[in-house]
Amino acid sequence: MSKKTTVKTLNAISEKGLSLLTEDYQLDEQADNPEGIVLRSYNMHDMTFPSNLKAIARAGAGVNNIPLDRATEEGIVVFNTPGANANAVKELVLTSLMASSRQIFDGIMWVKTLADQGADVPKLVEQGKKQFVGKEISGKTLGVIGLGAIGARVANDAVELGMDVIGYDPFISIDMAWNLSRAVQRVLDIQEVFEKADYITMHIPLTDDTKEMFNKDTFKVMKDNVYILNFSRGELVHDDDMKQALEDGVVGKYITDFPNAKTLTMKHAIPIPHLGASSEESEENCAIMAVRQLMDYLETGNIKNSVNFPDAALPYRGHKRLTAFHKNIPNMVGQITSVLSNFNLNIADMTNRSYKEHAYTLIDLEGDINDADFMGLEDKLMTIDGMIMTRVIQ
Ligand SMILES: NC(=O)C1=CN([C@@H]2O[C@H](COP(=O)(O)OP(=O)(O)OC[C@H]3O[C@@H](n4cnc5c(N)ncnc54)[C@H](O)[C@@H]3O)[C@@H](O)[C@H]2O)C=CC1
Ligand SMILES: O=C(O)C(=O)COP(=O)(O)O
Repeated sequence: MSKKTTVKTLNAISEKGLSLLTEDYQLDEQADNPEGIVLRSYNMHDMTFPSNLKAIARAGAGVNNIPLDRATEEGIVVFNTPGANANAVKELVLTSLMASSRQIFDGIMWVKTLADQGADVPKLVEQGKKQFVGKEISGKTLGVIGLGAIGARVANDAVELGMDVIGYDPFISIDMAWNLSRAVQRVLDIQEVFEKADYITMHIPLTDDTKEMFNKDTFKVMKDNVYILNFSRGELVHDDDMKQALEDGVVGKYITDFPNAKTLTMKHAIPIPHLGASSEESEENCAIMAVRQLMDYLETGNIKNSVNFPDAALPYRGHKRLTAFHKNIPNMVGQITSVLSNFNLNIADMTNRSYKEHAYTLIDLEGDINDADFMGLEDKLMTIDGMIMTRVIQ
């Protein structure tokens, strides 16, 4: 790379990750036209993508804060960091599960109200503690919805804590299925989770399909006094229905990592200020993974852990490389190679991978090639019907 590549951050990103950027990069929080963006939960939906932007790296799991369709249409790769914050979230889920079950949060709030009682505090504590008799989780049923990086860890550890665990995930990956404890009972119908669980924890992405999947119809099926843990996204729950279910005692407690004006005033809601991924270790893991993936793409065109492009890689041997992102339709590769042969360029290696309606082609070009050999190449490739983005890496 001759000129420095600009990377902009939209949230505070761990220095452990940012320090991986070499001298070929400049980190500029004020940059108007960066090639790469690294962010956490910053909402990008109202943002116009800068014209130079090639890649967005989400240091974390959820990508509902990024307009994925628009990024795809503009040929911008979006990465996330699968699993990098899963242990942090799992630990907070289990902490909250046990602490809420033992009425710890309510107990702490109450005991603080005794601050002006002087020498009577110990006596008042002993008298008042009967209000906060909790339940042990051992022997109870935990329903886990979504058995991905977080859900599978929660399920496995809950088994170790003596819980009966039922899990629901119709799209579970083979890796996650292998990692799941055999004691976790997988069910094919989510209703079974709703009917049987004493505690339900959700670990699924927010999508059009999952939005408000916790609502009055689903609460109706649940056991009375069920505890619901939401460390995924606030919009998975219909707030007004939750408020009613808490008031009616259908839901005993709602532990949410995504408070809003409504949840903050709900009786028996336990709001946590989105701390699931906020551990030093998780912030470092996510930042390191995000920055590595971003640099690899900007420098070599190789893609790992994208949520809108296919994974694709060719070992980078210093050849001049062409990358192309295009519609996944017949004869794209044929048309690309035909343009290359018109430019007298010979292919050393190539790969073409598809993901849904799009495909990505990486081509290494053979021989001693000058900049002049590329003149007009990208413009010509962009005239191919269905071509979205091309890039020459030299
Ligand atoms: N509170 C926090 O700070 C954090 C929150 N999250 C949230 O948790 C979610 C899950 O994170 P990971 O486990 O890392 O993601 P993941 O991608 O490893 O797992 C998600 C799982 O949900 C499953 N799934 C999708 N739709 C489903 C449905 N309708 N019913 C049941 N299962 C379904 C998928 O098959 C997948 O196995 C993220 O999308 C994000 O919204 C993630 C990290 C931190
Ligand atoms: O990774 C996720 O999906 C999270 O919700 C974590 O968000 P954060 O990086 O803590 O703003």
